[in-house]
Amino acid sequence: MPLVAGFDSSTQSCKLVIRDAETGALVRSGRAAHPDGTEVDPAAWWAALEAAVAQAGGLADVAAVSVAGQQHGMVCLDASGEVVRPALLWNDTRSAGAAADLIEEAGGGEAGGRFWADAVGVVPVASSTATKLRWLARHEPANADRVAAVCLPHDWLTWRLSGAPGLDPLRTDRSDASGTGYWSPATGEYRFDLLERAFGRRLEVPDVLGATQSAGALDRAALAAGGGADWALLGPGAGDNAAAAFGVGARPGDVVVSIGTSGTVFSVADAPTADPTGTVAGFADVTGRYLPLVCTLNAARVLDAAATMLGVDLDTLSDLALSAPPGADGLVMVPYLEGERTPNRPSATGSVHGLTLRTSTPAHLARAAVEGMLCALADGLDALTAQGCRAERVILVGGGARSAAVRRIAPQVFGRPVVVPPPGEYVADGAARQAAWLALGGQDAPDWSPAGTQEYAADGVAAVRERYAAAGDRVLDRPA
Ligand SMILES: Nc1ncnc2c1ncn2[C@@H]1O[C@H](COP(=O)(O)OP(=O)(O)O)[C@@H](O)[C@H]1O
Ligand SMILES: O=C(CO)[C@@H](O)[C@H](O)COP(=O)(O)O
Repeated sequence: MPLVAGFDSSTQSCKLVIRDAETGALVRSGRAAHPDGTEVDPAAWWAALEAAVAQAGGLADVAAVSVAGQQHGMVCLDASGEVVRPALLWNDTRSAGAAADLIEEAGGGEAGGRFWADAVGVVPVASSTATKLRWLARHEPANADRVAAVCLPHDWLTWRLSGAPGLDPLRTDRSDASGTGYWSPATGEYRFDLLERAFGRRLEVPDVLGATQSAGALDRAALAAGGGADWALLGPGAGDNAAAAFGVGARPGDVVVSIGTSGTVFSVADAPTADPTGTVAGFADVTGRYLPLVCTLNAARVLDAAATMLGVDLDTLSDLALSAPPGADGLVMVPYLEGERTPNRPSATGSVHGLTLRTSTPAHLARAAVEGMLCALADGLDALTAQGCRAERVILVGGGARSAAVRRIAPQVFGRPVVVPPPGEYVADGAARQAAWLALGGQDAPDWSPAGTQEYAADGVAAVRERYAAAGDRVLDRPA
């Protein structure tokens, strides 16, 4: 019975699951925290991965390993493979000006958006790797001069697991390549002209592997803690959202709403999308299909922040939110705590509207936090369906889905039922399922559909979104 391992190197932590390749049964797991901040030394991801491996009792008995990770983060390597500077993460907004410049240089406004959407399926925003490269070239020329290769968090970890043998064997997959801004899901090829346009010169980039192509072998000596396997295959890995879609077994017609550090709404599609407004990013999925996706910068941490403000834990926050009426008697939270990506407001701050003596209670604030976060995701769901994506089933995953208030309020805000698989690490599961496909071979991936999915239904409450829409634009920017 071969075992396989899947990692989720996400914004806040590294999670590892070790599963039976054939049945998908969970055998062992581990996790370790990542440091806070929007720029992180990749060495910290490696340390967390090693700690997760040690906690899970090592990888000595696994036949294949895949790594999924937070998308877009810019990992720059010099000619000897050393990291040039800490990685800028997907939620680092300093490259917002670079994004605006890249759109302007392509014709500006709708024409600029159309150019990028047609070329690579995405319109530059601060999250995109291409805009981070432009920022580096303009703001840190000495560091930029040293860069020989650029890759993404999951590419770098896969490369380290293979023993980091020089720049040539950097590998990635379609899903993560599609978030760079210089790889086209529609053609399956790099746009080196756009990489050069962003950075000023060409760089080495990872080879883009198909779903069942191996990224080499796990290096026995690569892992100090926990021990390496005698011989294990490395999978191509994936961006975390694509891995979640694969882990939860999403099919065309399903929309997945993931409430992690980021909020994402995405579906598996048979054809690529090209939204010139940039609201829907036209990513690729793990299997050879496509993954149109809307991403917000503010999701589960809105709940963390609300709990901190109220001095309660997350379960109490949930109880409080459920004790207030739908719409919180008109109290609205616009949760742009880290700026926002959708809508594109990188400098915005959050705000609370509708304070009265009646609404000045912990319960109202808790409810407004949950509803505000969900309204932003409901806008994403609308944008996705406007692009022609079907939403026959809405699947709720991510750390935020552990909140009873989120599960029960989501159908009211979305105006449709949601299904919630049992709490789990679906990104790591997607990576493990990819590793199992590699280990077992075959035309199709093994069927690991999660059992015990629950449906939550409620009447939609239109007033919640109407009031949120009225408040949405009235926010302050960060002080200069
Ligand atoms: N019971 C809960 N209620 C609300 N939020 C929760 C709960 N459990 C975990 N979370 C939140 O989920 C987030 C982590 O989710 P996760 O999907 O692992 O994020 P990421 O993959 O981006 O690191 C944290 O911000 C955490 O506070
Ligand atoms: O930028 C995106 C998607 O485009 C984010 O979804 C990141 O991939 C981070 O994911 P989490 O750590 O929140 O899972």
